[in-house]
Amino acid sequence: MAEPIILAIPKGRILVETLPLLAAVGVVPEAAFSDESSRALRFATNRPDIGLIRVRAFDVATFVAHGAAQLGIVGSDVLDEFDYSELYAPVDLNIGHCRLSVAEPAELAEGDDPREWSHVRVATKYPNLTARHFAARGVQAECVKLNGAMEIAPVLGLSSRIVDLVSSGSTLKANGLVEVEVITQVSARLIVNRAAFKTRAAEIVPLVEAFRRTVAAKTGVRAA
Ligand SMILES: Nc1ncnc2c1ncn2[C@@H]1O[C@H](COP(=O)(O)OP(=O)(O)OP(=O)(O)O)[C@@H](O)[C@H]1O
Ligand SMILES: O=P(O)(O)OC[C@H]1O[C@H](OP(=O)(O)OP(=O)(O)O)[C@H](O)[C@@H]1O
Repeated sequence: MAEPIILAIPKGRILVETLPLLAAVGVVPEAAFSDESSRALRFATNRPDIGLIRVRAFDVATFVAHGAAQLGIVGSDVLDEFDYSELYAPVDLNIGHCRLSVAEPAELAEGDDPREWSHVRVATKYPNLTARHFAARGVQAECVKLNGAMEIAPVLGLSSRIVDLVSSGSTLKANGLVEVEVITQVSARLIVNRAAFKTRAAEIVPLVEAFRRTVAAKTGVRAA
């Protein structure tokens, strides 16, 4: 039998929303997959032709772009940050909804107008996306790369502004920050390695179609 198709799934928030989606597609992981304390990284499923790996959100795109996994589930924030030409993102999974925004301390926001900035220093996990966004309107962005806890940067003087994901807004609020500009809306996507999509089409196309149908059924939209 051919090697199983590997589907890369991110740890963290998207994992919780991914499990029901996978079940609806007919892929049921072995029990250890949902056990956060399990140290395993690779998991079998009820389908002998499909295996799963559980990796960090940013690494899902890297594994799939390099063909180490054939498919993956990842936020559009990660896709926009890396802009990998090897990735095809055929299905918006309608999970992991949030937005990427610029935020700053509430006191600074009073009387501040982002449209008047010519230079901005931000702490962010998304330096490429941020620089591109500001460059498009002639603003020079100086990015300090962090991997988490961006919201603490302004109060400690690392940068007065941040670019980070916002959903309920409670993390910003808890740290005295307010959203001053939305850069982009985010949702999770099914991604496919372009080369694998051609060489293993017989296995991958039905899976992509199963995801497409499942999402369409959940959202009440007819599959195209
Ligand atoms: N507040 C949120 N609401 C909805 N979706 C989110 C939210 N925060 C992040 N996401 C989505 O989930 C993905 C993973 O985010 P998460 O915060 O779980 O990763 P992380 O913990 O920062 O990653 P890492 O594994 O590198 O530590 C993001 O890329 C984004 O698409
Ligand atoms: O607007 P909210 O609903 O408060 O969500 C926003 C938070 O969610 C994400 O972090 P997450 O909690 O996933 O953990 P992380 O800091 O480890 O990335 C993001 O980085 C924000 O900190």
